[in-house]
Amino acid sequence: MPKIKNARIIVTCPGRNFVTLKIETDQGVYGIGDATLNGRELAVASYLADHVVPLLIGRDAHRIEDIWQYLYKGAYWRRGPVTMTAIAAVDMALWDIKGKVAGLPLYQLLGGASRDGVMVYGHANGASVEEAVDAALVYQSEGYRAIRIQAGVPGLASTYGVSKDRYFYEPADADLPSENLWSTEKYLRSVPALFDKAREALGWDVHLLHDAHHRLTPIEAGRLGKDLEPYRPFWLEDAVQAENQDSFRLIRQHTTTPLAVGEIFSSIWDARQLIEEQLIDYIRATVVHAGGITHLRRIANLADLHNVRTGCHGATDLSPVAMAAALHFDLSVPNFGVQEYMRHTPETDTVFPHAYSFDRGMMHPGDKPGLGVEIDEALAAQYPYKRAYLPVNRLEDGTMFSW
Ligand SMILES: O=C(O)[C@@H](O)[C@@H](O)[C@H](O)[C@H](O)CO
Ligand SMILES: [Mg+2]
Repeated sequence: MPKIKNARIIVTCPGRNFVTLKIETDQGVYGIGDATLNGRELAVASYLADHVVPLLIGRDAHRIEDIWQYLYKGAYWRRGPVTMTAIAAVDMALWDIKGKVAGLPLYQLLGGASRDGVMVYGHANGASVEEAVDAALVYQSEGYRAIRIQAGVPGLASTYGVSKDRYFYEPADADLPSENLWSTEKYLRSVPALFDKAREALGWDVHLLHDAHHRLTPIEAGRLGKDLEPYRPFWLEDAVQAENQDSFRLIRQHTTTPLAVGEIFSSIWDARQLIEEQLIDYIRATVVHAGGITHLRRIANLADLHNVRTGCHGATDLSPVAMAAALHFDLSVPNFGVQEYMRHTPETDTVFPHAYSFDRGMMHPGDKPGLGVEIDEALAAQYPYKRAYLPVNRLEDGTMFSW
């Protein structure tokens, strides 16, 4: 059996920061895992280097579950984004090793393919409704079957999800947090018009998604969900901040618009009530922030019992290593819904060569053993860490709010 002889943390910044764990075994086989936590990258790098790596040396790399339990229960201070992102990186790297030793792509170890390909959604956005719809038409022309659509809000200088670039949306844009201003009233007035124009231009054979990014109250979410019902959204994401899982009952009382939540969840406990009471339709937890393949499978299995499907987060701040692992998971999981796919920049793709591919709205992880992704360490070293924070958000009267 392959014993862990070394583990290293590689921090690189090809346009944005990524943290990668590389576990090496005494048989020469190595595996990699994404450990990127946007805006808090060095916290995870230190958690791994200073507190986890010493515990891995000498262990049997095949004992993925035992190592997962050891790092989860053995930490005493359980859960949270830093801990679960670190555990996720170890988990991904160990599944990568297991696939390489078995000579099988990861999805084959997870039960094999449950579908021919993975439906992904792209991010159409624009400063105006017209610009956003034009961007959506480009995605539709490229064969995307699902498109997230976000537009600027009249009267607000900036709005979540609207970037200067059509494809590459990177919110961690400054050495110290940039401050945005927000008005829910102005936002709520603008979204129905966006969907009306989008349906008029794109028709009904494409799924339209929208992200409210944690900013509404439950009754405001009910109002927006109801206003959007005529346009049949695929989902309304992060309608409210999700610490209070009970609050989704109020949204459900007012609208049939499907709800998605969970990209900031780090364990099954953040979603248990939402899933068991069917308060949501899609769970967005990811392989990199929710404990890796091992834990995400548990979340998906619970979701499967309650008619909830997966819709994993896949923004640019999840590295190609996470995207590769997610696509293996997506190809196999029975209750798959959709996978977010925010393209990485060419610089990032060069640092992380990968086997996964995109073709007319569908992706496939490829059939290389393990995850099918590498990190070019020499190239990674040319992009030193550059501190960057996510923005913060205030109401127009200055009150601190959710970004
Ligand atoms: O749904 C999404 O992709 C967003 O919520 C993300 O862009 C999110 O804002 C970033 O991943 C935060 O780092
Ligand atoms: Mg989101």
